Amino acid sequence: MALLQWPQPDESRPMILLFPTILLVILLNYAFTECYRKRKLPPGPPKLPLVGNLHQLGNLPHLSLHSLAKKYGPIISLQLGWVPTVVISSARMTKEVMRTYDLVLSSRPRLFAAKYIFYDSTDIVFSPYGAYWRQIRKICILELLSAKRVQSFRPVREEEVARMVDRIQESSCSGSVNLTKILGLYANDVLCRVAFGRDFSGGGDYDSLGFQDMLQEYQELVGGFSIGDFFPSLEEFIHRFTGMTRRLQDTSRRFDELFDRILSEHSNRVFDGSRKDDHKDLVDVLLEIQKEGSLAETPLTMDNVKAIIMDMFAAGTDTSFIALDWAMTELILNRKAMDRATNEVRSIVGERKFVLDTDLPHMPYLKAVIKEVFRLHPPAPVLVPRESTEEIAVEGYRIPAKTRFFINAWSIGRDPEAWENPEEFKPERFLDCPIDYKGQDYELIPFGTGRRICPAVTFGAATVELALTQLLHSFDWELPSGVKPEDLDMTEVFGITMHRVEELILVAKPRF
Ligand code: HEM
Repeated sequence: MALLQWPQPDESRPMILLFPTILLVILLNYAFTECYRKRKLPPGPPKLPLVGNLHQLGNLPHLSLHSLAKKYGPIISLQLGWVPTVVISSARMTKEVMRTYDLVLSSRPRLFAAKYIFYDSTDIVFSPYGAYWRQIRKICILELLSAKRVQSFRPVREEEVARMVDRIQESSCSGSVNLTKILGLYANDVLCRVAFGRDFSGGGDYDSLGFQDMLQEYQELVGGFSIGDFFPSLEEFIHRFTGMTRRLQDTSRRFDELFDRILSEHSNRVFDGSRKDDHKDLVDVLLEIQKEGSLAETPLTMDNVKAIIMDMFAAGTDTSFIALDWAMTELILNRKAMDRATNEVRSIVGERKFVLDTDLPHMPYLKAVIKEVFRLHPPAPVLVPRESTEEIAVEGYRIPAKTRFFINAWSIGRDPEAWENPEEFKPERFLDCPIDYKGQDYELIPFGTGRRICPAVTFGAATVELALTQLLHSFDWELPSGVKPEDLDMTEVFGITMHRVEELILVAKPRF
């Protein structure tokens, strides 16, 4: 998740009006950095020395934080506006901190955009630690994303993979294929069908509400932490002045209308008992829990249900699509790995046109490719921020309560203490190596770790694995003629999750 978003001009607020706000923010930032530096603490261990403030962050915070970590070490302290912040950048330090302080670091800071988009932060991702979060997390683990439920969505994944193959085949007639676009549709459609029982890419009545535009707007609004998040008592003023509040209100109202429609459609279905358990989508399950009051100490409100649904595709679409996009980018740049993975897939699937879930356990190299992609390109490079609920001590330094914590998974994947030749794309490193991404091995934490680890590791991995295997089985892939590997721009877009700025355009030669 990205860290910083400066105010952007919009039609109603000319650029010139933004300058005083930005100037004010810069002055306040310096003033508070100085206050923090000079603040006297009661006797005890020293504070972690400050090594920077908002200005150090730049456009791609995971990269700036990585450079700071190389200079100052695996745990650094920054004063971001009014918010004391700690960044952890190595596997060893993550282990030291998370093994001891997972509980203390299990809360999230309150973010302005989450108040609007996630119904006053009552979703799972942004909800602060406490009884309510424990309750909805339990629902998520036991009901929404349980192994049984993920298994029941297998036909959806398989149908959507087949649709993805059709789309590629159609586009390949005209020469090259915009794979980024097709992978984005695949990830969106899987999630929408799993959550709502239908997709949105085919048009239809929901499109009249502008679903695709809303998703785009959502990405921009929650895409970077806005600058106001670092000045909590001025956030209303800063966001109102920059036009962010109006955009948030507008987008959340449109999502709310859409959810009302989806929920009323589902209510009818659930209450007449016409759905079998393995045909239920996530909205059906949530409505049942809400109606019966099962698993919930405090009954869920309709807004709570909407917040959880919002989480599902907010957390679940971009992440899977980004992993797939990076996987194909790395494979096209690393021909040997592409050939080895392709040979493995084809030797297991044979002449069958479609890959089955049951083929996947027999493909160790493909799994190694996915781990290597997660190591070098964790879709949310600095995970999702945590906030400490008590003072803690790390390496003899004291870190006060209410400090914001970022774990730079991107840096950890390149940590030379943990990885040999970390910059090299080498899936072989995972063959005969027990390291996995399920949160126990701190060298590889694309899904996070501890109590707040992503509850959808199995679902996310299944969505990525099946699609990647099918891409390699159904097509031979090449760069368009005249494009050399070094021409690919690897720059990432600043956002909630990070994909490449450039779309991946490839030539796909169908095998069937
Ligand atoms: C490749 C796919 C995915 C990746 C890499 C990923 C990554 C992450 C990360 C890094 C976090 C923060 C963990 C932390 O703070 O330690 C997270 C949280 C979360 N993810 Fe995922 N995710 C993926 C797919 C999904 C999917 C498909 C869903 C839902 C359908 C989902 C739902 C959530 C939720 C609800 C949380 C919040 C957990 C909490 O705060 O208790 N994720 N994910």
